[in-house]
Amino acid sequence: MRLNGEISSGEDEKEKQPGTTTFSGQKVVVGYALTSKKKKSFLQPSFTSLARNKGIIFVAVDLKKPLPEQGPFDIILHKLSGEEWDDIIEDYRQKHPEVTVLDPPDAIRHLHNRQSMLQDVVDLNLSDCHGKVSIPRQLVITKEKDPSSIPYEVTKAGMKLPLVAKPLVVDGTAKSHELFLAYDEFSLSELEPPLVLQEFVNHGGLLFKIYVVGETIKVVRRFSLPNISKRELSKVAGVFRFPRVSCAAASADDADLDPNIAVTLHFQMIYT
Ligand SMILES: Nc1ncnc2c1ncn2[C@@H]1O[C@H](COP(=O)(O)OP(=O)(O)OP(=O)(O)O)[C@@H](O)[C@H]1O
Ligand SMILES: O=P(O)(O)O[C@H]1[C@H](O)[C@H](O)[C@H](OP(=O)(O)O)[C@@H](OP(=O)(O)O)[C@@H]1O
Repeated sequence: MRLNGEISSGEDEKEKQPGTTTFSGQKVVVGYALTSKKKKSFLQPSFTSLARNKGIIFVAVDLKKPLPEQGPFDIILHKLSGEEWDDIIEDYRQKHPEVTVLDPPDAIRHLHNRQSMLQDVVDLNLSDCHGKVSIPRQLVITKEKDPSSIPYEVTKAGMKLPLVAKPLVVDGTAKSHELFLAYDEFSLSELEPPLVLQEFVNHGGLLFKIYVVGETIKVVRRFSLPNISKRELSKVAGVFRFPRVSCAAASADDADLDPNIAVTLHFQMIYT
């Protein structure tokens, strides 16, 4: 069974959005393969009961049993890392073309790397009289590089301080979200490659997260790192780990947006 849009249960016809299909009463079974952390943060009881009211049932995939012996599923929703799992899900996808796999490993592989994940934004080459869409200047430090060579690489690349240092690999682990702010290049030799180093972009301490599922787009505002002045940069040295400043708890949806920030944001959208 293939789904071509958001399921609605029918009773909220007045909120019918383009691209939705009226739920015909047929149950949709979603097999999920998630880490316990992700299951806890994503499959909240309020969400699963809302889904159930719309005829969408979430069933845990038993990772100790062969996937083909489970189900039947209409959708497989997964976010597990590792080649072994990729092979399992890819093999299942080939044998069950009637099941929607979210997402096919090949379709999301580039998102597990902080360099390749932004390449799509670069390739958009979006720029017009209203502004442009771009990414920060960045430098990849591969795992083969000796950390002591990072300062030289940064200087050679002409990267402007401060820099945000991020693990190159994004695999859903807490470690893949350990970010650092470097006020000088020498302290970067304390970090562990593989890394991606991005020039810090002042953005008024506010960012927009855009979620896209099919035709549905949701934009939320989140607090972010404050601007760093040249004066602060001249007075501070070292590399500092910072917390997940823009997580869901840092919602700025109700914040009074400084008009100046709105103007700045209007002219340059930067994806990090
Ligand atoms: N180049 C940059 N310039 C300024 N701030 C940045 C830059 N890159 C990241 N940040 C800040 O660090 C935060 C986290 O960055 P990023 O989204 O790349 O990491 P992440 O671990 O994927 O975050 P999450 O998964 O929690 O959204 C951003 O919300 C922003 O506040
Ligand atoms: O701001 P949100 O909550 O959307 O940030 C998400 C982020 O977009 C990713 O979905 C993270 O998932 P992983 O990359 O798999 O870690 C989420 O991390 P988690 O630790 O909460 O699952 C962020 O919350």
